[in-house]
Amino acid sequence: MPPKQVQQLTSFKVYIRWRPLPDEPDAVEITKAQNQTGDYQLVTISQPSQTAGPSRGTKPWTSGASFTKVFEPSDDNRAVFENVVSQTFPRVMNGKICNFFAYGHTGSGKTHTIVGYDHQDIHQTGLTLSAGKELFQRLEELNSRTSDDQQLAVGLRMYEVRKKSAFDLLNGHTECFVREGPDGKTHIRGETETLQGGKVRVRPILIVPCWSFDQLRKEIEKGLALRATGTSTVHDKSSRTHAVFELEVVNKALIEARDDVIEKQSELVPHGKHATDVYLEENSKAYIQDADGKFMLNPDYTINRDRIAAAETTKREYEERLEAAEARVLEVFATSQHPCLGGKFVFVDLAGSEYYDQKASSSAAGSKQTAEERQEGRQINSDLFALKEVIRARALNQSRIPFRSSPLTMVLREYFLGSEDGFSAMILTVSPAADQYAATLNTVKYGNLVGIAGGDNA
Ligand SMILES: Nc1ncnc2c1ncn2[C@@H]1O[C@H](COP(=O)(O)OP(=O)(O)OP(=O)(O)O)[C@@H](O)[C@H]1O
Repeated sequence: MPPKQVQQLTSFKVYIRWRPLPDEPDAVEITKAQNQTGDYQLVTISQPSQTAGPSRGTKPWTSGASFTKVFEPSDDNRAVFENVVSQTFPRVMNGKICNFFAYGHTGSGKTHTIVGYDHQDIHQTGLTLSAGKELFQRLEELNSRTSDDQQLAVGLRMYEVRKKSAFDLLNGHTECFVREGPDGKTHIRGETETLQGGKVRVRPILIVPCWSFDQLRKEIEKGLALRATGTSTVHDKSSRTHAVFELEVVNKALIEARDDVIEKQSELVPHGKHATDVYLEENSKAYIQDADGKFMLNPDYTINRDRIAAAETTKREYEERLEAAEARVLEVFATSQHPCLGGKFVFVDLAGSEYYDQKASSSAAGSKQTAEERQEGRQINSDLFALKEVIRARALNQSRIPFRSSPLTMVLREYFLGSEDGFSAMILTVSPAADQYAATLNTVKYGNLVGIAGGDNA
């Protein structure tokens, strides 16, 4: 991790993106207005006037001045990229982290926005590929005047958060565990592998270095093929997981230094275990139990303190090797010719906010869901609730933000805290379909809260 990171919350900008609905006569009525300073937009939404049933005549709802921009259904992915992501390049090229979350009802266009379904047409590619393309253009320009050993590439990490685990989409969908480390940071690590010589390796989510845009696109497509989809209450290609795409500026020295940290961690494990075993063995021989089960010193054994000290010394040597490897990572940042090293785009395609709901599950579409899908749906809803609580705690300026309340918020913690001068944006994807009115209202209300909490309009 770059040394310049500090524990500081980034500000949030919120955008609304209405998806098109060409053949829908009964669309939600939307009006938008500008606040007095002209920096923010507010929206008023209401049911179509001819709506039948109990919600007929519901009063229009007006948001606060929370939204940086409201996109029209006719705005394509390119327009969203140019308005939301383009302006953040100077930050990433200066080593900062910029995050983009898509939040919305199932089928409202989150995957369409973040990943896109057409990876060739520049107007249709999602934000991740468009950012990758422009990032390569900038890196190629820098590489043309950079020595061979400092050439820059894009390090891709791609994983999905499902139930309590993360699954590495670039490493055969390996299950990884989300834990808080002794350093208070979230670590996402795979199963423990036992290697030759007693070495034990625990791999973090893989970073694949990509040296060209073509390679990046192919890696993303390979990863997407492993992404879990299911049947939501709205459509059959629903994402059942929250997917995270990270594009980080890396170079060979950084990749090697980080690999060396993993290697040194693996080497330390057997020596750490040996030191503990020796200590326990010596101490267990030094005490015996009397007839009442009480422990007393064993008169026939003297603790071999030299043996304990020798094992501790060897362990310390390996700890120092690890510390030296970690220091080398920091040194790579400190000596980099380019401030963009470690700069990162993070795109998050959140699972559908209404993936499962009680009412919909009894409908024809809802009944297509399996019991497992319904259980996943409950986890998704609880993740998204936890996310809401994190944002609310932040709005209230609470000193304790409940990041630990769900695997999703634990994973997002590093991005939320971000780097100094980082940037976060939430794109609310919404449908103007009349039968989606309740879900749309929910999404916009949620975004209203985020916008009020996070923007400088607060
Ligand atoms: N703005 C848009 N323009 C054109 N097509 C869109 C737009 N938004 C969504 N679609 C289309 O609607 C369908 C559903 O969209 P998408 O898969 O992105 O929904 P989602 O919000 O990711 O749903 P889920 O949460 O269930 O995964 C796709 O076929 C997608 O191409």
